[in-house]
Amino acid sequence: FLAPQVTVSPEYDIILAGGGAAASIIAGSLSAAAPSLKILVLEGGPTTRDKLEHIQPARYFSHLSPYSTTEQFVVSSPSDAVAGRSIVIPVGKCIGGGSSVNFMLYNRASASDYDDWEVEYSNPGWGSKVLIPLLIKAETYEVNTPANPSAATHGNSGPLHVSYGGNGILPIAQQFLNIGPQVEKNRPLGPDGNDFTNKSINVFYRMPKWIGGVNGTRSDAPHHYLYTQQGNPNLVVSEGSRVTRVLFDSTLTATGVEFVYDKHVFPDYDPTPKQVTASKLVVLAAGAMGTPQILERSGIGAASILKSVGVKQLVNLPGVGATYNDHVFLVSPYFADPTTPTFDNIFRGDPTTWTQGLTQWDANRTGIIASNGVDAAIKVRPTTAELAEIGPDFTARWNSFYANKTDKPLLWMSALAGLPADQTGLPVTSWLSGGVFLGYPESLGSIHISAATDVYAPPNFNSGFLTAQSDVAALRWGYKKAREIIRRMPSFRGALPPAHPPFAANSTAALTETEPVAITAPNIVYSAADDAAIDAYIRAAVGTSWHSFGTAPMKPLAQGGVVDPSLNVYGVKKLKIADVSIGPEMVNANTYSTAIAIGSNAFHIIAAELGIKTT
Ligand SMILES: Cc1cc2nc3c(=O)[nH]c(=O)nc-3n(C[C@H](O)[C@H](O)[C@H](O)COP(=O)(O)OP(=O)(O)OC[C@H]3O[C@@H](n4cnc5c(N)ncnc54)[C@H](O)[C@@H]3O)c2cc1C
Repeated sequence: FLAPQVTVSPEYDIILAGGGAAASIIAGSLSAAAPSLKILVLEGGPTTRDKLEHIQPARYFSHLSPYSTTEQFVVSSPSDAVAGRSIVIPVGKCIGGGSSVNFMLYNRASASDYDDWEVEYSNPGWGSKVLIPLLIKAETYEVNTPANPSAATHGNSGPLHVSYGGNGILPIAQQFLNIGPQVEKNRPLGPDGNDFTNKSINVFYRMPKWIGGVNGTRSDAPHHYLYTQQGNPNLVVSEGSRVTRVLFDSTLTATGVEFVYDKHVFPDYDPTPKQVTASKLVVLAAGAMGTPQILERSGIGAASILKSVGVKQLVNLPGVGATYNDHVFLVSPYFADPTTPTFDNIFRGDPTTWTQGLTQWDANRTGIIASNGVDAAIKVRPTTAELAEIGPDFTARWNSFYANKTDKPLLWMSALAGLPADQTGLPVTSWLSGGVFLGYPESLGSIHISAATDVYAPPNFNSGFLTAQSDVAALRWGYKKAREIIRRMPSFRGALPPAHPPFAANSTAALTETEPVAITAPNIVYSAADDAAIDAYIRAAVGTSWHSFGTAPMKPLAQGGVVDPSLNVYGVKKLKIADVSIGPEMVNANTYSTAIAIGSNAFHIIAAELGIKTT
């Protein structure tokens, strides 16, 4: 066997299992605040340091390749709710986790999302009053210029830079911002879709990105929190190191972890499990897919699950892996005028576009390489009249969840400048896609281990997608809304029929238009048969939003909780969880921002317990 590149000592003060978004913030911040603290980060995937595929924003799509070495693909069991399909969910598997491979869409939750965590799930210290200042502190908002001084909820000096990217605004996004407010008369253009207030809802807004405006690079967590501390010999980051389980003594105090060198990252390393001790704390930060699996392999979980795979139970926590959340995403492709510049040449790997783009990026860090191609969006909350359009399948969900919280949008909607998919077999042209994801799907899934010790065994994963009819009703309405705006955009040239509902030829909803209609054209009227066709289409077409969440929730034990507000796992000592698996309820936005909030708050909680001063 080859010797490992990084020497892992027998003992550390703190061990983090997983080196993703939240873990990078926690380890880097602790190292900066207390350089003598001995910290070990065990990350299952490879390093990302200074690698162009992580730094250059436009390369994000490459990580989704089936041959990816930086993402892992978790495959669900087939479900009738999604037309018998298995849903494939990619998750980051590299230092930085999702933050180093994600699409860099900058979206923030609503204040009430975090206030619900605090009040409804009894988690003092996790409301918006605590988390918003941490998010402000984490960012430098380059959109916050003298010309746009109102952005008071944004930061000016944090490590993570946010900008519109270096490529200006693509015409399709500009058309969405122009036409949208004319079609949706009660929804104007707004300065900011992310200020944590009601003012962010029901306004068309230009999309910021987790991309530095000056340096044109991805604002991932490791390059801005972790690698900056690696001059400190007390901080050890071991790549390709998969944690199998947490080790406990007879008092159920966590004493360390067991790990193996990942056979994909280091095929030549000794594959036998290694053990390493943590004198102060073990922190699980393996993400919403990884953390519940480590807990279950460690004997923490539901009795029936552990018994089925032959793991001896240490603590009965039925909430482990029981509430998988994701924002279900519907992407509906339309033809665009072939002369419209889009992101398609990047998605297709067009050599000329890439060569020109890379030359520009090398010269001044601008251009298409410094962008993700997603430049405009809206978070839509329906009016009373629109609730009638959505129909009775959604009424109970609205009344119980949304009605009294006016900052909660139903869905996020965008006209994407391109078709972010494998385009093999499709015409080489410009595409325009309606993109809609639900803010708070009612449907939940689950994830559990299928083997006692084998970290490579695929988990038993049920996505839960569309098991609640309320979600189908909401997406049906979202599909119609997006179509009404898109069919009026100057670049619109008709729908791609196989990727839309099979409306009857004599239906008013039939996909016959090939040119934009007038702004004043009447809206399409859908029959009951059309609605049924849309529902069937949605079930056959939805996919992940890449926002796995909430699989080890921070809730009271009696409500299926796994950790308390100090992030301690119930029933054991010296074991915390700090990643998006702790979310007790979904937030309406892309989840990197919430991972940052969790990582930042976890750092303060851990530092306070260890007597480390923070600013
Ligand atoms: C393809 C994709 C696109 C996305 N796009 C966006 C976007 O545009 N905007 C946005 O806001 N959010 C986006 N997200 C979501 C966001 O990146 C995640 O929510 C965020 O990274 C979660 O942070 P985390 O710390 O909880 O977990 P992660 O960042 O996922 O980190 C978990 C880490 O733990 C490691 N791990 C797992 N199991 C083990 C084990 N047993 N031992 C050791 N290590 C282990 C994993 O390899 C991973 O690196 C996207 C995510 C993906 C995957």
